[in-house]
Amino acid sequence: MIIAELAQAHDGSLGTAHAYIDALAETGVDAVKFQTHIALAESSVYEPFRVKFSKQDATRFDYWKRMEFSLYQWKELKAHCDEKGLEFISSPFSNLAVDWLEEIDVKRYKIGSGEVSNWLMLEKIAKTGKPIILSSGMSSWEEIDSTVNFIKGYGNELSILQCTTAYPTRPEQWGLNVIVELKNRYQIPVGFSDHSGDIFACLAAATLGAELFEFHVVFDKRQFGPDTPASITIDQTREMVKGIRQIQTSLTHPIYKDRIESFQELKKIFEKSLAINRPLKKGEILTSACLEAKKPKGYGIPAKDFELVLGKKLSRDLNQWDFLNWDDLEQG
Ligand SMILES: C=C(OP(=O)(O)O)C(=O)O
Repeated sequence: MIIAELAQAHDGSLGTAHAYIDALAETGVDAVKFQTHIALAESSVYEPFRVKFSKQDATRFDYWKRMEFSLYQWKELKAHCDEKGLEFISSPFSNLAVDWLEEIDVKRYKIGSGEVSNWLMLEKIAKTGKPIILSSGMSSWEEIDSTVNFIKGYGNELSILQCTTAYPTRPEQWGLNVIVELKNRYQIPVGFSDHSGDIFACLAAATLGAELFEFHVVFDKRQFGPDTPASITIDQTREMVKGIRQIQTSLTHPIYKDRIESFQELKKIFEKSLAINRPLKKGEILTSACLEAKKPKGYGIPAKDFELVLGKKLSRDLNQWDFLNWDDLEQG
């Protein structure tokens, strides 16, 4: 499942949010993801800024307020995704947001890294019985274990994402090793929530068997917004989706090196036969300095057997570039 995360890339503009849906529908992603922020329900004027990026928003609370859409607007965004054949996903940050997302009938829930310990909200989500994707950005194994067990207690379908909460993440922060550890530890589908700002981390995660991919998208890397440095563009999205799908096709079609029957005809073209690289007279002794290997296979002694002819005498004269066969050699 490939999820394009818009988060606040719309900067509070409903029109821009709709424009993203249209643009992402052309990229091959499975889902478009939003964040449903309701400032009064999830935050307070005491919340500090992660990055003070805007003079317009005096507080982080003011910023969240500016990022809000109404329930009606969320319904329209969901309808637009439905129309484009994209799943609408939105992570809630309050119980009220869960109520809204239930009202617009979302198919599944994504839990952002900051909500892993918000069991009040997790219980409400778990009780919907819907599938849950849990992120793990700032959590220890102990914290993830307890939240996974908490959700498992309700029986929801659960998948988990490796995520490092940094914007953007440097390669040494991607934590690709965790993908394999999560798989072994929980035996549930594992994915990668990417903040690298480029296409490589998700592609690498795909090779390690990640099954879900979430990454931030912006129209332009010069765009205003706290997540912009951690985001990729629409064109990069298209390219990355192609790469992820190809890697997954490859991983589901293993090649067995002991089953090479289909290459027999090609081997005849590519493999080589021994030849000599200068005119030689009957009786001359062969050394590797007078040998060459030429295409195709089957016109002389296989190149692989060159050691068997070293030190042997020629039974007749040969011209430069003639293939070398067993009857060109004196017996014994
Ligand atoms: C913050 C979120 O996710 P993550 O922690 O995976 O970046 C989110 O989904 O809203």
